[in-house]
This record gives sequence, structure tokens and C-alpha cells, in this order.
Amino acid sequence: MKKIIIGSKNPAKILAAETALKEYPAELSSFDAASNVSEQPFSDEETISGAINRARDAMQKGSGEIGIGLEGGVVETEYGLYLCNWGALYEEGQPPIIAGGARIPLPEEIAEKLRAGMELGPVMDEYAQKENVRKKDGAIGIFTSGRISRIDMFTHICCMLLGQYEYRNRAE
Ligand SMILES: O=P(O)(O)OP(=O)(O)OP(=O)(O)OC[C@H]1O[C@@H](n2cnc3c(O)ncnc32)[C@H](O)[C@@H]1O
Ligand SMILES: [Mg+2]
Repeated sequence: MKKIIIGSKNPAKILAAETALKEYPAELSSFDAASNVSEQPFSDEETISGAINRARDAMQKGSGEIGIGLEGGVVETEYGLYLCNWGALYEEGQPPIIAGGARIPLPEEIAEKLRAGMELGPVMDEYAQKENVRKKDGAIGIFTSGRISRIDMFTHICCMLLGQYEYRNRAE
């Protein structure tokens, strides 16, 4: 059985990976891996880099065969500030596999706080008057009326990582 390490202790990310890997013969564990990017990544590139760093760190420090890194960020566009989420799957000796998540714009009052240097996690808790939004619904869950939670969004990313991994390792 393959040993897969998820590079975070955030329950939303762990649950997403568990859901995506439900029928996959693997032993799953988690490790608080280093993203080596800012606490609040501000571009796709920085967020992808965080996901790759987490995946590699998780695989190495957790002594697994595969590492999965999930990272949340935001990206500035002509249409406002958007949520962006990226995932990476790392296996030794191979280039990382990458997958991106759904994106929606953030309300301007939230966007302004982030541009001023605040982190989305605490900003969302204050806005929603809830604790640990980032560990459950996430901003995406709040602003989609609960239709797509942060867990759903990361599950989708994990499915795309796993599927690409299977495709790369398919029997010819
Ligand atoms: O423990 P880790 O894995 O770091 O989990 P995290 O929730 O901090 O997730 P990220 O580091 O990937 O997210 C980067 C930043 O964006 C925040 N964030 C990202 N997506 C969010 C969401 O949907 N809802 C609330 N906060 C979010 C988060 O709190 C961080 O400040
Ligand atoms: Mg974080």
C-alpha cells in the first residue's frame, strides 16, 4: 500500500484528501509541511509554489512515497480580487503534478483588507462572525451560500491530482 502524506493539519484539507482517496489503496497521514511562501499568497504563481513546496516537504518529512500539498491564495484581476486554490502531488524523481481549484471574486470590503496586508482566515472569521471558517466552509462556502465548501473545492483538486497521477503511471 502506498504511503501518502498530506502537507497540512487543516481538517478541511485532510477531509478533502480522504474523500478523494476513499477507494484508493493508500495509507494516509498528515504533516504540517512548510509552504515557504507568504501566509497570504497573492498570485497564482506564489500559490502554486506553496502547494509544490508543501507536497515535497510532506513526502520527505513524513517519509511517504507521495506528498500532497494544498494551498490557498488570492489573485488580482481586472474584475477584482479572486480566491485561488492550488494543489500539487509530489513523488520522488518526477516533476510535480498540479491542479487548480474553482475561483470566485471576493467582495470589495474583504479585498481591501487583504490588499492592506490582512490574512483571509481572520478576516473571514470576523466577517462571518464564526470561528475557523478556513477549517470548514471557507470563504468559498460563505460566498456560495454553502453550495461549494472549502472541503468540496479541495476534494475536486485532490481528484484531479490523483487522476493525473494514475494517468502518468498507467500501464501502457
Ligand atoms: O494550516 P494550513 O494548511 O496552512 O491551512 P490554511 O487554512 O492556513 O490555508 P492556506 O495556508 O492554504 O491559505 C492561505 C491563506 O488564506 C486563508 N484562506 C484561504 N482560503 C480560505 C478560505 O476559503 N476561507 C478562509 N480563509 C482562507 C488562510 O487562512 C491563509 O491565510
Ligand atoms: Mg496557512
